[in-house]
Formats: sequence, C-alpha cells, structure tokens
Amino acid sequence: METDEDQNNNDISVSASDSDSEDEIDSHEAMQEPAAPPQRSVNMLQGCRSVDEFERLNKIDEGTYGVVYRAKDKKTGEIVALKKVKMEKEREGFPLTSLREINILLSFHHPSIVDVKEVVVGSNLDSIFMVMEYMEHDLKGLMEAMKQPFSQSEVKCLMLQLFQGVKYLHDNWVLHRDLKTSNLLLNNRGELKICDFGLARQYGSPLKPYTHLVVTLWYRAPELLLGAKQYSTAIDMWSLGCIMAELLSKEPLFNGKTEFDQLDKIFRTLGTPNETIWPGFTKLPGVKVNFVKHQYNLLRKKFPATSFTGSPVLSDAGFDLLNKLLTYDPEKRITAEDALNHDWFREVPLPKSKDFMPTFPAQHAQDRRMRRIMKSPDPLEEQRRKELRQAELGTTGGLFG
Ligand SMILES: Nc1ncnc2c1ncn2[C@@H]1O[C@H](COP(=O)(O)OP(=O)(O)OP(=O)(O)O)[C@@H](O)[C@H]1O
Repeated sequence: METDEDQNNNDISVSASDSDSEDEIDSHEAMQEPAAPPQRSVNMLQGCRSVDEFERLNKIDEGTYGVVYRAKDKKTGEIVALKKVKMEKEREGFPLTSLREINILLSFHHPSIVDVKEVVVGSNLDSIFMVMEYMEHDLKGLMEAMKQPFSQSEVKCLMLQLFQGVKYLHDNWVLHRDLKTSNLLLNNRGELKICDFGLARQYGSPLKPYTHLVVTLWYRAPELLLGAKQYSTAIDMWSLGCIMAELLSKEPLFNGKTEFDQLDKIFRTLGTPNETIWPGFTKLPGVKVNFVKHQYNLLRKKFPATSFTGSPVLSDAGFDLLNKLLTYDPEKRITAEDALNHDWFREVPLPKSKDFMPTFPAQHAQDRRMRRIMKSPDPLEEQRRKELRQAELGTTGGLFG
C-alpha cells in the first residue's frame, strides 16, 4: 500500500485550459457556451479516507486508464474493487476525464450502474482510487471461459438490465460512449452493471459537435465510423445491438481491424446503406470513399429462427429487436425505453430471473489481463484512445462537459 500518506493535503486542482480540445475538432460549428474559468479548485477530496484503510488482495486488471485491484476494507471486512486513476502524465492538475468518471459514478445510483462508494487517496494527490462494489466477472472474460453461449432467457435477463441502465443514463443526459462486453460486469447474484465511464459525457440539446473517436472499434456505430461529429444516444444503442448479438453467439458480431474493415464488415452483413434508408448518409465526411455496394441484409442468416448448423437461434421478435438496434439511420434506431417495452421480453422463453442465473467460478486475475493483451481489437486503437483521453485534459466543458 502507499507509505507516505498525507491526508491533510487533499485539495486538488483541476486544470482546465481554454482550449476545448474535444470540441475543437470543429469549434466553428459549435454552439457557443460561456467559457469556463481557466483554473478551478475542487476540494472534493477533503476528508477522504486513505487507501491504507484497505488491504490490497490482487490486481484484477489494468486498463488503458487505470489499474483495478480487489481489496478488503480493513474496518468492515467488505471486499471491494479499487480503481486507481492513472495520473502519470498530468502535470497541470487532476485529469478532467477522471473527474467526469468519478463525478458521474458518485452521483448516479442505479442497480445496473456500478456503485462507487467513495474516493480514497494515496500518498500524494497523484494517486486517487475509486472504491467500487466488487463484481466477480466481466462479460467478455466470462464468455471466453464459457463452453456454450448464454441461453435466450439468460440473454433476455442480461439485456433487460442493460437497457434499464442505459435508459437511466440517457434519461440523465449522459452518453456512455464505450459500451462493450468488457465494460459490463456480472456478479454471482445475476446482476449486471455497467462500468468504465472514462469516455462518458453529458450531452445537451441542441447537439454540439463532439469527437467521433469514441467507442471501441467493434462496437462503434456507423455514423461515428463515417465521421459524424454530431451524434447522440443512438451510438450507445448500436453498441447494445453488437452486445446482444455477441451474447447470443459468444462471438463479436463485427470484429474489424481498421475503421475501413469495420465498415466493410458491417456493410457485408447489413447491406451498404444509401440515401433512401438513411437520409443524410451521403453527406457524412467518410462517404467520400467508394464502398462496395452489398445489396442484401444477411443478418437473419447469422441468427436464424431454426438452426441445424449450430448458429444461434433467434425468434422473429428477438430478430426484430436486434434489427432495430442495428438500424443504420440513428434517427430511426430504437431507444432504450422502447427496447425495454419490446415484445421479445414478453414471449417465451421469458427472461430468466436474476436469482436463477448461472454462477461461474472466479476468473483468475491473470486471465483477465492476458485476455486484454491478446484479444485487444487493435493495438493502435488502444493507443488512440489513450491519446484522446490525454487530449481531453484541457476540456472546458465543466465536470460533465
Ligand atoms: N467494480 C469492479 N469489480 C470487479 N472488476 C472490475 C470492476 N471494475 C472494473 N473491473 C475490471 O477491470 C477492468 C477494467 O476496468 P475499467 O474498464 O473501468 O478500466 P479502464 O482502465 O477504464 O479500461 P479501458 O481500457 O477499457 O478503458 C474491467 O474490464 C473489469 O474486468
């Protein structure tokens, strides 16, 4: 654990330069908002406990932006997850992306959103930890360890919880912007929780132009891949379509290696879009490239109503929901609220109750890390996401901005 704790030195200074780097991509198009003060002092860490009050048990995972440990609260004996916020490159103050994540998670309370109990401090203010409820698995690691995919009723149980969590986020004007199976945690009580709000941000109406370099490639919506700078909740819904398909088949739906390859994979399966099905498509910046015109939507072949080939079976209602999530035109893509009311959840097999969800042996921490190293969709992608987060450090959009 940290040695030289200094709990009296708990003020942190947030550096917010006057360059709004994320929105800067096309700032002339942006809705003008009052400029934020260049320097804000946040005393949110005053009175925080020290990380020494926790016994670190093992490293669970090391992500792009933080290390996650399993730990025990020495006072209560409670097992928790400690996410250490990486600060090594921040000379100017506390990284705003981390503040966004902490702020969102501390203020949001929902059964499908991972609960951050408190923030604790290490030696200096260059080590900050989020104390979270401990979840035994993430869905990516779990599916890699499973021999069979989840059953339809299990997928329904997971998707219901997921839609409820995403509806809560969208109702509160927050886009997650990085929904993927490794950011979905599952405990041995069948509860699913969304984690990693490092790319999340609040959005408003009217929409401002944001960077399109968000969402891990495999789960990235076509409007982002095609360079749209104005986007909204529909980007999260596309990711949920990819996740639903992956839960049913245990394989990622579109595992592209580059942005072009990703679009190509999508077009081959869903058909190449056009102005008729997606008005405005031809005006997107990325449509300058000449894509091969695939005429047909072959998604039903991957998820047939009956199967003798081992493909995952999906009823007409289930397929309708999947299609509505993977709709090209973001305006027509289904919302989380409508997805929750979809007939698929009311037909047999009914969603499994959480209490009857299977439990799984604990994943070895090493497995989670190895999987991350070996199965990362694209190492360059990880690097770019790192750079994006670095670039965001000077954002002036406020804690949620
Ligand atoms: N509360 C938790 N309980 C148990 N494991 C967790 C918890 N939170 C995160 N993890 C594990 O740590 C991994 C990384 O967490 P997280 O995605 O929050 O970190 P990150 O550094 O932001 O990662 P990324 O590289 O995806 O941006 C998760 O995939 C999950 O396996």
